[in-house]
Amino acid sequence: MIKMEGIMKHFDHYTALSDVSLSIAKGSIYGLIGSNGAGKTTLIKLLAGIYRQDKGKVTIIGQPVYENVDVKQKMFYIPDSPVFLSQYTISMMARYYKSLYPNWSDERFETLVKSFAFDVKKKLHTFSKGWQRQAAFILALSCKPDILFLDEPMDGLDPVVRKKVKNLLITDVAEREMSILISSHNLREIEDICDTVGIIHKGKIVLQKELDDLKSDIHKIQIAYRGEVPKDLLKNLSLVHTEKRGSILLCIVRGDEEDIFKQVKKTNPLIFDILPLTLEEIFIYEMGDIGYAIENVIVK
Ligand SMILES: Nc1ncnc2c1ncn2[C@@H]1O[C@H](COP(=O)(O)OP(=O)(O)OP(=O)(O)O)[C@@H](O)[C@H]1O
Repeated sequence: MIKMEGIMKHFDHYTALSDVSLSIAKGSIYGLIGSNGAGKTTLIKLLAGIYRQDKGKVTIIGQPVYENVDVKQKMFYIPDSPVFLSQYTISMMARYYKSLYPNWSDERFETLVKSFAFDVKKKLHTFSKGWQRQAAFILALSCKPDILFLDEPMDGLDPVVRKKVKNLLITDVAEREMSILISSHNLREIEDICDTVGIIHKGKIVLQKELDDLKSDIHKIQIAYRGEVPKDLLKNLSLVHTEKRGSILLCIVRGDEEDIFKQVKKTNPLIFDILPLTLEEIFIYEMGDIGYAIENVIVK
């Protein structure tokens, strides 16, 4: 559905993106995580056909994006600071988008305006940043795009509105199989809605995983024995990290949960628990494996 292959993007002598490849399936939500200046906006602008790449291929529904009106009518991009025509109200912007997007829905627009209790008579530039962002969401979702690009969309939204926006996005993905790329500098902010996460650092994608795969492949266990920890156990487990906390041994282990359970049970532990790992913890270990310290990559 959405594809980038071997993308390079330079600004003069500065390399903003280097050999970036990614693909996003129909009905999927891809979270692009990276710190300030990592290259998120540049990547999104290439996908949205605003920038042209220096090398590589960007395709959406099999077609190149740059200067392709057909493809652009199927996508909507909300930049990190939404821009509106300064004298326009949301109703005037709605008329404008209706003329551009064949899937525009008046009914959806009315419903969303009511649901956000949005003042349709007030000029958009007089709204606060958070309200302007809500206006952008109302307009974007009324266009009923197949693809939505969101650059740091939760900035400036209060927790109630964030939840509402996330629910609306998930509904559109479930009902219409819309595909979304959402960027953020904060993994925690978007982890609950993404099915795939890519981490970008200094213009390179350093890790890209489906969350289900990630979660099923790595586990945290705590074990305690009456005496010494059996040496066999440590040999048989694929250990990523171990830590002794008093008499408890805390291990991060790769592999199938059932196999790990069987291996540990064979050694008759006194205490044995498999504990959930947060997504952030998983990323810390995954990034450690490939030689990156996550603190250098993700701002919390
Ligand atoms: N038009 C431009 N001209 C020159 N350099 C640019 C331009 N746009 C981006 N850059 C540079 O490319 C790098 C990546 O910028 P980009 O805006 O894509 O990062 P980002 O991850 O979106 O950052 P932030 O989280 O701060 O918005 C930065 O070093 C930036 O200074």
